[in-house]
Amino acid sequence: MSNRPIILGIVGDSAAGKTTLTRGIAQVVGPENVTVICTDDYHRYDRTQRKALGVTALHPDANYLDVMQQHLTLLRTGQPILKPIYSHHTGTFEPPEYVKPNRFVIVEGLLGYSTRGARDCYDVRVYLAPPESLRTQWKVKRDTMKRSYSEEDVLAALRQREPDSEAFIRPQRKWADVVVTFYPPDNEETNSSNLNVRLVLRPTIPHPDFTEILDQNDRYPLSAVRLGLDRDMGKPVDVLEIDSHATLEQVNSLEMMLCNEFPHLKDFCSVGNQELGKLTGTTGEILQSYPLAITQLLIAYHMIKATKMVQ
Ligand SMILES: Nc1ncnc2c1ncn2[C@@H]1O[C@H](COP(=O)(O)OP(=O)(O)O)[C@@H](O)[C@H]1O
Ligand SMILES: O=C(COP(=O)(O)O)[C@H](O)[C@H](O)COP(=O)(O)O
Repeated sequence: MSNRPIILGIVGDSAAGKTTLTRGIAQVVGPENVTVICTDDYHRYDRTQRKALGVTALHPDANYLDVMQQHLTLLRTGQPILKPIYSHHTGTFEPPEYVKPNRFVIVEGLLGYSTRGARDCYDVRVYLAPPESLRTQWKVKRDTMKRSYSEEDVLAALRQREPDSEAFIRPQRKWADVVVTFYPPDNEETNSSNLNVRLVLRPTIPHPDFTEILDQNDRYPLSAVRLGLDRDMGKPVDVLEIDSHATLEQVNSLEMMLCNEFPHLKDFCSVGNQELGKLTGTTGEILQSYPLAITQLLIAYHMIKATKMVQ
């Protein structure tokens, strides 16, 4: 196949924001062009079996990672798979579904980077790393509202899972091209739309040219958009930070740096795209976040760039 599908990985712990970011990126590149695979479908045991065995869904042995890897290999070459389905509603498995990959495949889940063979399947690898306090808040909210758990159940599950999070989930950060951390500004109460973002950009893929920001940083060191050098897991990285109070002008100029390289991406820039950075708040209200909009655009940039490399 000359135009094989582009595979984007979005990995992170439970309630780190994988589904939210996946939906946002699909919106940017067009949902009709995207196939979403959630690797929770490769759980080896159902909820009752896990409880009886005393294992968590985060342990590699509690998942068919070999089958997940086979399926990623097939999708990468444009071939269909017969994918299992795990229902978070019932905690059991449903009949498998036939899935044919679209132009873009987003693979989101807990253990997507845990084997070498799986890691080699992605064109772009993202890891979501919100502070644990924010993830706890998100998990409690999501699991009590959408998955019928009580707050005590969720907090107990987080405690039970912590050793596996430490051993198997968080170490996968090192395989990501981009590490995304949404975090609340100091001394401000967290709400869905006021989060800052810190984007760790590893030199494993070529990032857009942000040198203009470096020049601006010299003049305005406290700017709401900053680019700097740092180390992540011991390795040198670039870090792009966008504060929630960034102005429309700052965000537009950042978008132009991204969108100018690909005429195709211009259609998605927020000047003409009201969907970018949209979020549903706690009471169902629609909010817009600039840090989220830039994160979605940066990842869409990498997906579109990858299509140019496989042509
Ligand atoms: N970028 C974000 N900004 C604000 N809230 C978010 C963001 N990402 C996730 N959330 C909140 O966290 C909850 C869990 O996110 P979700 O995307 O379902 O996580 P995951 O798919 O990793 O389990 C969501 O229901 C939402 O309330
Ligand atoms: O941690 C997750 C992954 O989902 P997500 O990343 O969306 O939180 C789920 O808890 C497991 O799939 C187990 O499911 P259950 O809670 O049904 O036992």
